[in-house]
Amino acid sequence: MTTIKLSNLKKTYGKAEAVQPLNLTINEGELFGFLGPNGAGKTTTIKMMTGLLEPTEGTVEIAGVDMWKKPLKAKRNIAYLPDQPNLYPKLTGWEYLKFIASVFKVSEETFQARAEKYLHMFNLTDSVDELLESYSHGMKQKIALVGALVHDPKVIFLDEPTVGLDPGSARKLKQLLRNLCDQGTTVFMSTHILEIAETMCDRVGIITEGSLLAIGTMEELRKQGGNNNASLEDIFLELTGGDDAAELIKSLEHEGGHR
Ligand SMILES: Nc1ncnc2c1ncn2[C@@H]1O[C@H](COP(=O)(O)OP(=O)(O)OP(=O)(O)O)[C@@H](O)[C@H]1O
Repeated sequence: MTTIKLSNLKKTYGKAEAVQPLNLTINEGELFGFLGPNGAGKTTTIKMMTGLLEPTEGTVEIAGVDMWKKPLKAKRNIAYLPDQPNLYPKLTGWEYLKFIASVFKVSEETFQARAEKYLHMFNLTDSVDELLESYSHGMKQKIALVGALVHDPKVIFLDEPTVGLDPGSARKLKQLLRNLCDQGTTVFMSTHILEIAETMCDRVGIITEGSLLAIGTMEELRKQGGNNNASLEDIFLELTGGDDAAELIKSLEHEGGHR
């Protein structure tokens, strides 16, 4: 079943085409990786998909509901974890989570159980009564993630979710996302890290300069590239050829450090 459908989705700023007409469908339970270098159009696309930035043209449907025609209904089904979470500094972690739960009308009992489970998972239990302004960047990301999960969304959008997390938390997040997808949640995740796209995602879409260069499972991408043992890096080069692709690969980060 299709959970996310983008039809001719486009964003221009003046004459600059940040996102060129994009057509894409993502199925229920899929973990989709949106891979591209800085400035490729990943955040712009996610903001249009989550109802934060109005498309210049085209539509976004979430579980059959048009994000821009019926925003409240569409947003009920989603959670969005931005790359820089903007949290209320004067709330404690727990107050923040309670606020999210009240907006999404989660019952008290369900909220308590879910919040405690995820706080424990990300080692935040001891900090939950402290003000968010005292949290480190990584802690802010993690509490925003817990907030995204307390209402059990059908679709989760994450923008560069592992950036800023310590390796242990990043590993837990990857495992958690895989488990959620296996249970039917759909995840749309942007990344500029090749290994994340290659090892975690069911399908990968490669975006550069606002347009989708290639899309498919690793196996499909390998076939397109004509090499069954190819890595995502090889595929990039084979699909596109030339110096541009080599430059692009250089601009993508590898996990565990920059090239
Ligand atoms: N408000 C804006 N006004 C003008 N141009 C913009 C605006 N927001 C984004 N852009 C441009 O749109 C293009 C895509 O930007 P976007 O932030 O979507 O890229 P990205 O793939 O998310 O990059 P990063 O990995 O650095 O976050 C860039 O060329 C950027 O300069």
